[in-house]
Amino acid sequence: MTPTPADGSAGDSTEGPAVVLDTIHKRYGEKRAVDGISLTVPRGEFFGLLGPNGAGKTTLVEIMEGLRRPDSGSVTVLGRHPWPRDPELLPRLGVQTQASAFFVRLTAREHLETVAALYKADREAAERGLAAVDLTEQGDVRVDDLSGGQRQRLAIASALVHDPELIFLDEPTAALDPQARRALWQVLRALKGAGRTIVYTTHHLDEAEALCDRVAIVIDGRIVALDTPGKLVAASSSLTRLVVPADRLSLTDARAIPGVLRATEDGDSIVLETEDSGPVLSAVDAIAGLHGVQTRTASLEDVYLELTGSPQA
Ligand SMILES: Nc1ncnc2c1ncn2[C@@H]1O[C@H](COP(=O)(O)OP(=O)(O)OP(=O)(O)O)[C@@H](O)[C@H]1O
Repeated sequence: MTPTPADGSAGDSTEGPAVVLDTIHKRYGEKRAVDGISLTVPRGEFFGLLGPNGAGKTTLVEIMEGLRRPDSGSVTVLGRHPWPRDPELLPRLGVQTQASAFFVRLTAREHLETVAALYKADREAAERGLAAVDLTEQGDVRVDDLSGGQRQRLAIASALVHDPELIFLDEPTAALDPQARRALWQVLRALKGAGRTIVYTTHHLDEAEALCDRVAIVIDGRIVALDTPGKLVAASSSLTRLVVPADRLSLTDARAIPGVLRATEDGDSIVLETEDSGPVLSAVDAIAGLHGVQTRTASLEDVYLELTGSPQA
């Protein structure tokens, strides 16, 4: 075993990967929340953690943040050990959780200035933070009076105000409307462009596909897939899905078409899966016409649903 230097560092803390997890286990009673996860996140990566409710994502992130101690395994974050709490490491991390704390009696601006002061960042940092999440206009509104989505954006600004190297975001777009969600994507892309490392938990598969360099899909405390979204999609299947209005094609007729591997009902549509879309499209055309027929290739959502066994949306 390599001895740990007296200052808590695990070696050079300005180079090397942002996060290294080696065979992490964490149980709550009989529940194995994290069951032997190993993972390396290089610096500058936008890394996504996906998985169903209760898969162990939050526990894993809390272990990286130094909020929880694993039962076994080793954790290195920016070259240091996050547990026990490391005062040198904390200012280098930005943490937004689903239950971020606020100074509720303050205005949004005062809240951010207070957070900035705690981190010894300047007042301008607070103003920049407000602007980054499009809250400048709400700067004088009390935190108490902000909408849920505005408060969520303030939580994100609070996590970024001290310009951290490594940022943990736990479902940051959960309460945002589509416009605010897209606006936040721009903020996140800019952070990545500035060389920050981001560990991102989300249930939005489109978001993971659009933002993340790599994603890990976690189920029951284990990583079941880890790669770039593109490679996960490419490796998963060469299936094309044809979506045909159900009033024009019956399930029986769909299943009888040569080349159709699977046909299922989905609301007002029949979904045909095939590896050879040309002849199947011709057959659909002959039976039902092509009006209203849509073609869909696989997405990260399909990979996710295949792996998690969830019903097709
Ligand atoms: N403090 C705790 N005490 C007991 N069990 C816990 C505790 N925290 C989490 N668990 C359990 O551990 C498992 C993993 O939970 P965790 O919150 O890490 O999952 P998650 O993937 O983040 O879920 P979600 O997507 O719902 O946030 C779940 O079965 C959960 O009920």
